[in-house]
Amino acid sequence: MTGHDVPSARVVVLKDGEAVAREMARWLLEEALAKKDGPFVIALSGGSTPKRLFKIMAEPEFAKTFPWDRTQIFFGDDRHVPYTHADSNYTMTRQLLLDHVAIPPANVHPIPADGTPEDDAALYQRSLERVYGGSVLEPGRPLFDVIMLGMGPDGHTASLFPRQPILGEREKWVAACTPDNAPHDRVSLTYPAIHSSRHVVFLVEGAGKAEMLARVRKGEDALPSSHITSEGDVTFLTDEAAAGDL
Ligand SMILES: O=C1O[C@H](COP(=O)(O)O)[C@@H](O)[C@H](O)[C@H]1O
Repeated sequence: MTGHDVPSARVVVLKDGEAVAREMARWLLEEALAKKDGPFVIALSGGSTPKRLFKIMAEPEFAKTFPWDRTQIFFGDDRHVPYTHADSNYTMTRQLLLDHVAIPPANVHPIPADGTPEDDAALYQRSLERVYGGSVLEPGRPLFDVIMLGMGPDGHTASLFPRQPILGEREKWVAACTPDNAPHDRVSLTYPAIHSSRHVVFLVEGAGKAEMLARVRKGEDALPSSHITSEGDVTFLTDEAAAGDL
């Protein structure tokens, strides 16, 4: 197996999915409250794993403490489907979290889905540039405070799928991707945009992800999750079942 180590990443193992979600919510609140200079800029992941976290963040006790008014919410990726589609990551997030908290609508940035995936990726980059205040990523001035990521059964993360041209993108912050083994065209943050972050946190749960997590931790080259880096730190927040093969 070819690969490289991921020396800067750390792994935090908690008992189960509930503990993972509670710890992520607690830590996000701590980070958001600690951010004093400028907005707290976060990219959320989609799929099934973050659902429990979003429900916790929508609980009244949590929601009233979180500084929503100075939080800017982006999405790490989305399926290029209308917002009415059941597979839209944005719609899932709105239904479980955003509809239940006092976040100003202008602070929520769904990935557009009306045009071609390429045009919508370019539009999304413009939204990021507006919040960043520039179109060139400067080392030492990260685009995101926190990027949440998931990990798919094929080692994809965000919508960086194995074998796809998006993996070679070094200029654009956002690009389109057509996975060969998963539904829908996608629009996703690219490696350079993800790197421009203070913290990257993978949420990985369940025995079904144990083997893939172990392969990613060994740095298996063909797996997009193996290549995630950050200007700051990369953490795998995982339950005992997913950590089983580490
Ligand atoms: O398709 C996607 O998959 C990954 C992993 O999803 P999960 O259901 O295994 O949690 C997710 O992180 C990504 O946002 C989503 O678009």
